[in-house]
Amino acid sequence: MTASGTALYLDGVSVTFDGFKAINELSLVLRPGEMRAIIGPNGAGKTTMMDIITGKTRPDRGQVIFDGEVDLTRLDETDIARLGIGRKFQKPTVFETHSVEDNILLALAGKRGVFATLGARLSGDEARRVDRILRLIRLDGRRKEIAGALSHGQKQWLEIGMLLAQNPKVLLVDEPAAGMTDAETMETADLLKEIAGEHTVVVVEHDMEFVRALGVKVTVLHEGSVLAEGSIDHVSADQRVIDVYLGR
Ligand SMILES: Nc1ncnc2c1ncn2[C@@H]1O[C@H](COP(=O)(O)OP(=O)(O)OP(=O)(O)O)[C@@H](O)[C@H]1O
Repeated sequence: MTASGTALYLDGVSVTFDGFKAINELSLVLRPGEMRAIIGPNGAGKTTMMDIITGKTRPDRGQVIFDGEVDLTRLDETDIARLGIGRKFQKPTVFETHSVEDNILLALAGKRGVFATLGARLSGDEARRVDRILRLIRLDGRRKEIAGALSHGQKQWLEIGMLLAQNPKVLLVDEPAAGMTDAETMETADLLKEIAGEHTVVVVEHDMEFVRALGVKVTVLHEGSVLAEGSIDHVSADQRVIDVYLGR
């Protein structure tokens, strides 16, 4: 297998912290537009894997290739973000005192700068993009309200919308369903399914109902390596996965 034609390609990646192998010969390949769910027990290396992809942590060895050809291990976090790898952390960070719509506009701003953006006239294309994002994140009807008034789940959606405004090729999403109501959780699965295809999506999650609702290939990490990979039914039936994770 080569990196050619892949969105993300990790091969033989290892990283050691103070003699402890947090990531151990990890290999992971995503096709463009694919969505992948990553599960595994606490300490399995899920966060460290995302830190490696985004350039926060440098691996000791192994290949990390983006878009079939870009060696991410040579780039820093800013370069990697600029290339089109967006990350959503667990806790939502939106501009609470700004409107929902302005949050999207601020994220869209990019090079134009924040002050030039609010109150500036949008081009037809930009306005259509904002509308599309607001509909996608289920906040079209609340666009004029301040973000601080949204529920926790809606803030998570808004932050996903802010990432989308930057049009990343790859989106890394850390435990989006944590703290959400059951209805919000299922809505989030639908939302991410709508995003995949146009974007490559990696979702780290502990909520198995949510992972099932995503209906995508699942990678189970354990002690820094891939323990199992396949459909949710396939990995759920794997005795090793039950022993280290699901059965606990
Ligand atoms: N900067 C660091 N220095 C030392 N050890 C670290 C560092 N970052 C992570 N680790 C260790 O590496 C291992 C993998 O941690 P990581 O956070 O990637 O796991 P995780 O799968 O994301 O777990 P969780 O589900 O709890 O978020 C853990 O044992 C952790 O303590």
